[in-house]
Amino acid sequence: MDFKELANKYQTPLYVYDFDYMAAQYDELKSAFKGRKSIIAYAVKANSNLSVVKHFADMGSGADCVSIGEVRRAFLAGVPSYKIIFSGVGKSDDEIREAIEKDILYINVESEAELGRVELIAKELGKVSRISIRVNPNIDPKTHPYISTGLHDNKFGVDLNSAKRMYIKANNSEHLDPVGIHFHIGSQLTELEPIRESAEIVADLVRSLEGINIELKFFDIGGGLGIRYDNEITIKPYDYVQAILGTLTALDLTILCEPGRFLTANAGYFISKVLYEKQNGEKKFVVIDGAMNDLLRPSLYNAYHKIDVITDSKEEPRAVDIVGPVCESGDFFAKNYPLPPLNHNDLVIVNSAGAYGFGMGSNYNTRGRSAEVALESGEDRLIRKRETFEDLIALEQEFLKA
Ligand SMILES: Cc1ncc(COP(=O)(O)O)c(C=O)c1O
Ligand SMILES: N[C@@H](CCCC[NH3+])C(=O)O
Repeated sequence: MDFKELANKYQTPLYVYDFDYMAAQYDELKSAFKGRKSIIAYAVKANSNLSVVKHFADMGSGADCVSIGEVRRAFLAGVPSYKIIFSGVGKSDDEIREAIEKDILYINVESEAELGRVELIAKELGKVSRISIRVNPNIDPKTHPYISTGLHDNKFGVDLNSAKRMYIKANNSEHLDPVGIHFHIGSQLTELEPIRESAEIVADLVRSLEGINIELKFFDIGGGLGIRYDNEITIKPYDYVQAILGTLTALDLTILCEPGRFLTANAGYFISKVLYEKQNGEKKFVVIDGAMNDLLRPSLYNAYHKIDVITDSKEEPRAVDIVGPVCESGDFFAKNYPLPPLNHNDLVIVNSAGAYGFGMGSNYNTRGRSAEVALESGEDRLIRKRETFEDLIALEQEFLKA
């Protein structure tokens, strides 16, 4: 990848995504499901650029969405309605209505109260809403607490007893059709056992539902497959699928899986330019033109991202903090990172930036978000323009009083 040329052509800060790498990840996971009825529903939140979603849709992927905005993105990108699912603990009435009208595969319901709203809205529309229920198996996923979702302490899903009650209610309703069951215990999972254990708990519930003649079609195992940011030992897709299959004996269900990070993270690079170096006492800083508003993960989770530099400097590395221009001490990409002395306009490349990078960006400090570029079969192309100052003020300007 010629980062220098890309930086010259598109300016910095810049996100670049290797579409061939994304395709290879998708293929690897898909082939692990070979011989089984399965749908990979790409988790749009990981990287919701329309061209990225379309790239997966073109390979046959569905879409896991967490807002009606993401559902609309999935439709625009060509994902068929019967491969779109909609999760989230706080769906509004309008969102539920639109999802039912759009006839997506199912709404993944996360509380008893929500089930009531879905039923009511389906009734108003004179329709039947297909649903799944997100089960919270109360399993520790052994990941960062901010991205753990499968413990009762987390807001996601419902406990087993509530789930069973909700299936019975849905089964007795003229306006609900329970077709699926779902769990997602967290993100950046590097241990298989918590996933297997959760699958077992949820599969047991499916069996007990069969005992009362509630037959489901979809077993949705969520996303969460971890990737290598540093030197983590990650779960192999084949082992992952085998572990799930092991819990499904005698159950004939289509497996749905919702990977986000696994498909996109290591396809992405965030390219930024060195503005200055400075030193406060003993502390050395490299100030770059990208910031926490572009890539929040280090600030929010203290997440590690490997950094490379493109420089002529031949000097020995020393420990520096790599920081951006935003007015927060938390605006950093790495701390005490070994880098050689750098010059103005040298490039700093933040790796593993394809998931939860651009999407978690903001306009804090009135900074326009960076451009996004796809690389595919040796060609580069713009997939999102750099935001201008005019874009940032567009929704306010008309209200400016004279
Ligand atoms: C319901 C659901 N599915 C899928 C994902 C995608 O997760 P990941 O990017 O870790 O694969 C998430 C995010 O954690 C999620 O909340
Ligand atoms: N935003 C998180 C992942 C959250 C997954 C969504 N449930 C991250 O950057 O690692």
